[in-house]
Amino acid sequence: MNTEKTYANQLDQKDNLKDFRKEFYISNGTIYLDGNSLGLLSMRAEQAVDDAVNAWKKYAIDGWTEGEHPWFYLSEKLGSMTAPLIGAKKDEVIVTGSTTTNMHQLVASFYKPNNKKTKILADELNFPSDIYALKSQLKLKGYDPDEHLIQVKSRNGNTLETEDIVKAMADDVALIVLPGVLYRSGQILDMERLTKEAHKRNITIGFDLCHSIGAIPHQLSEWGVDFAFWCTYKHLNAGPGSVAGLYVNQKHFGNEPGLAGWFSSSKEKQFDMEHTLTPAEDAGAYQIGTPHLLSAAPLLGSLEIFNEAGIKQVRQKSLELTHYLMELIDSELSDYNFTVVSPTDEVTRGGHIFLEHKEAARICKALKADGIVPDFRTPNGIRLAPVALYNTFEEVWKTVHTLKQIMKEERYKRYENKRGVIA
Ligand SMILES: Cc1ncc(COP(=O)(O)O)c(C=O)c1O
Ligand SMILES: Nc1ccccc1C(=O)C[C@H](N)C(=O)O
Repeated sequence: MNTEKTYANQLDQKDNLKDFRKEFYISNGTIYLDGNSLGLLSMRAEQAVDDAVNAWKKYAIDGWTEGEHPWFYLSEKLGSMTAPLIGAKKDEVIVTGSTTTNMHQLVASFYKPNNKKTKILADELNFPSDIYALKSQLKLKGYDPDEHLIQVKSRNGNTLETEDIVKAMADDVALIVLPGVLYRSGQILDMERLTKEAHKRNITIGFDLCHSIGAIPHQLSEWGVDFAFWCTYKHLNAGPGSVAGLYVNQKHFGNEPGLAGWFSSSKEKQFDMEHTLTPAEDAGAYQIGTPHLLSAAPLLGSLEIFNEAGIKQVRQKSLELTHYLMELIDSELSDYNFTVVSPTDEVTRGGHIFLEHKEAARICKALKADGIVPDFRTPNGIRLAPVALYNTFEEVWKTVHTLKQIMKEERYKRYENKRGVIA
């Protein structure tokens, strides 16, 4: 491979998404590779927040129905703008809640244990919040999580085998919840095949798309996935605590949500103030209360960027960035005991790379001191996400070369090999 910096510069010149980088706030002298934890602020997202504040200033209560983006319809509007990113119909998507609360809502709605089927199938590599939520939902229904939550094991500690998941789809499984992309290794699960296999066995299936939305294309409607949920602060760049999203396949429309509130109502009926809920006829039924407008507003700007860039082009560049990163790691860092545990193929490699090293915590600190922002995941992982909309090939080149210097000069030894509060 060509390891010269000039090669990175050539790749940047050919990059047809390169103009989007100018729209993001990138701190001087830093290389930000943590967009899979918190994406960067764009000028359009910032403008959308300003506009939302101004609408409040100008319209007060009338902002619900007036102005450019009336608040009463904003969750639905943002849902339709999100739909192309996940291959869903517009009314199958709603922007609401947070990842974990949406998951609670969907499990409360779709987990319907009966005499024969009582178990929930998940995996042992998922993000803790999902597992906590599943255990608490089981307890609410009177089941012991130790018996009723099945977590598919990983053979190597980093990835999952489709066959192992399919094998675990036993007759007593009522519901399956899995990540679309694993938060550590970045492996993409075969959502299409898993959905097909689950449905053959009469099992409902949903996916956590936190690490896949905005990084890879999806075809949820075509695959027949029952439900999905995600956050918007990672690849979607909507800011810390931004409002999340959920998808419900249209075949489930017309059902009552497990956790109801007045924003579950059909829009026409909501202000009739009846004590009998008439749920919305679409994914809107899975909303609960008043939307967090100021935390939803940035999505207006950031989704506009995605709709201009196109998720296929984003994926293409992301694959090129991660490929380049892995090749450089291979050729430049072979003396330093790093292991790339992310899949290397284009079918199952997501938007970030997970590097293991026994000194990972302090290597991350040394990188940060040099202006490079990765994140550390305990006990020994360095996550690197070169993001298509704002990272460059030159930044990838500089990252690997800085890492090489840090290892060669043993500069990581200046730090304690212990994580900070978050990373
Ligand atoms: C896969 C996954 N699920 C759930 C969460 C938790 O989401 P939230 O804290 O937004 O509810 C995260 C990240 O925080 C995540 O990466
Ligand atoms: N929501 C957060 C709040 C604070 C700090 C990090 C997060 C993350 O999102 C972490 C991410 N889910 C991860 O895959 O590690």
